[in-house]
Amino acid sequence: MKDFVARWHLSAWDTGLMTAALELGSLIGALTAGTFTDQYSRRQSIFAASAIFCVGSALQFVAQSPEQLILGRGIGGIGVGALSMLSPLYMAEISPPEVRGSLMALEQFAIVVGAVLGFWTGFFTRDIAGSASWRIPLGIQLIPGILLGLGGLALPPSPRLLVAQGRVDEALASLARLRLRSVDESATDPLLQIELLEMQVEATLIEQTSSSDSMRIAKAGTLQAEVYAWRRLVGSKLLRRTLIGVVMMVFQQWSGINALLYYGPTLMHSLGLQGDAVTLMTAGGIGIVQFLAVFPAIIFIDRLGRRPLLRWGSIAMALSHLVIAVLISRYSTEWSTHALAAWVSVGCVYTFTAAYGVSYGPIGWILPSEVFPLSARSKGVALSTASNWTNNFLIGLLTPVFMERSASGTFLVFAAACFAGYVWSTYCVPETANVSLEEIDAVFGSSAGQEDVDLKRQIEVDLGLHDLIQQWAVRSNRDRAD
Ligand SMILES: O[C@H]1[C@H](O)[C@@H](O)[C@H](O)[C@@H](O)[C@H]1O
Repeated sequence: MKDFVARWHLSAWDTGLMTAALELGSLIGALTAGTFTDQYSRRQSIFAASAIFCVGSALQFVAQSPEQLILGRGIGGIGVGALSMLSPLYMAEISPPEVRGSLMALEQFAIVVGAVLGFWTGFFTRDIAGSASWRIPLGIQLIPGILLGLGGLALPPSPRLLVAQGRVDEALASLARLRLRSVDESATDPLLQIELLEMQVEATLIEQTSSSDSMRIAKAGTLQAEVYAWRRLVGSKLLRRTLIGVVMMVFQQWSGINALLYYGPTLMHSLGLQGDAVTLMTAGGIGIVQFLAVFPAIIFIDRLGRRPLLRWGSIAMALSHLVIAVLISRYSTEWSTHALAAWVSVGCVYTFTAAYGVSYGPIGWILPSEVFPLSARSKGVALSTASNWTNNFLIGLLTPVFMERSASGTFLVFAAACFAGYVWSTYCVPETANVSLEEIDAVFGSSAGQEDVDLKRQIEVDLGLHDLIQQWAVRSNRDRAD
């Protein structure tokens, strides 16, 4: 890393640009993917985003100037942003409801594994002579990028998207593959048929309810249709869900996790810890605690539900920040004679991270993908992801400014945000655990009004869903009696 610093003599502006380029690129990538993904398959979109990410990583790897590095980070960021909305979207669409939360928490698992590997790669390569000290960590990014791009092509297509495109046979084949059933079984398996019919009911409902409004007038794929689709997110039917997705990410970021990750070493200094290795190891420890915390999240997210985890997580996070703020304000000028207070603060940083890691970390990626109906899901998730990157950017920009003014005040800001998160998750967030994506409307007391409920029931009858459920219930009662 000494080579990196010595080679380019970066100004504060360059450093800021280098950080911001990735976040700005990600913001653009998330919104662009939200615009295009419904026209292609999720797999094609994941492949394209991975390819863009690889181009950006390659540029960073061979960079000969700060400008090239910044460009590489911007392009790589577009891929990162697109993938950060495509992955939860795809995972929500292929998961069975009863384990959807656990499966989607694997996204957070992948994020923190990546962060931990990235951190420690940088840590261990920092003393290598010459530019290899920074080219190696930048080049290693290509490996997961290539694996994801190629692996993505082998993924089963999203059955929900296929149903929406009217390709029901292909949807059934993909669903069978996802639920580990053979083609023969898929034709007779009642559970598979019910799942498919539920998807068809939702698709038909969307088509029929949109027939009266401007969605039909604007032809799919045109600019007018795009504008309409984005505007729908803030219309009366979807506004509450849009707010849940966007605000979820506001609270995830304002919990302060990235302030700890980006400025961990500086922060540990302000807590009186000395020495490069100690501070780096402590900041690296935050990544490891996040990693360990994903496991209880995977186990409990469907059993306990999203809301209890968010509520208890907020309280533990707010209290941890509060204790740190008090300790800093009392002892920051005399840490050396109050080692215990310093270590309690470090303990609170880890307690915060553990609480975040089982709650706002994974649920931030889960909830936005669950709350939207299929017709608005890709754009809703894209907007929520854009909120993640915007707030991430703001935290990176503002934390040093806050810290310079008052370190304890900075922790108070995060404590207040976590407390607000508690109030929000208690009063505004519906429970989505164990509810199929098609039943989410009911959770929100929508689809606005009795008319749609009646229409939905009629479509269910027309498509034979009620008959199928009845037959299945009779058959399973008979099996049990035998
Ligand atoms: O869920 C992730 C994760 O917790 C990361 O550590 C953090 O850097 C991201 O901003 C967040 O979205």
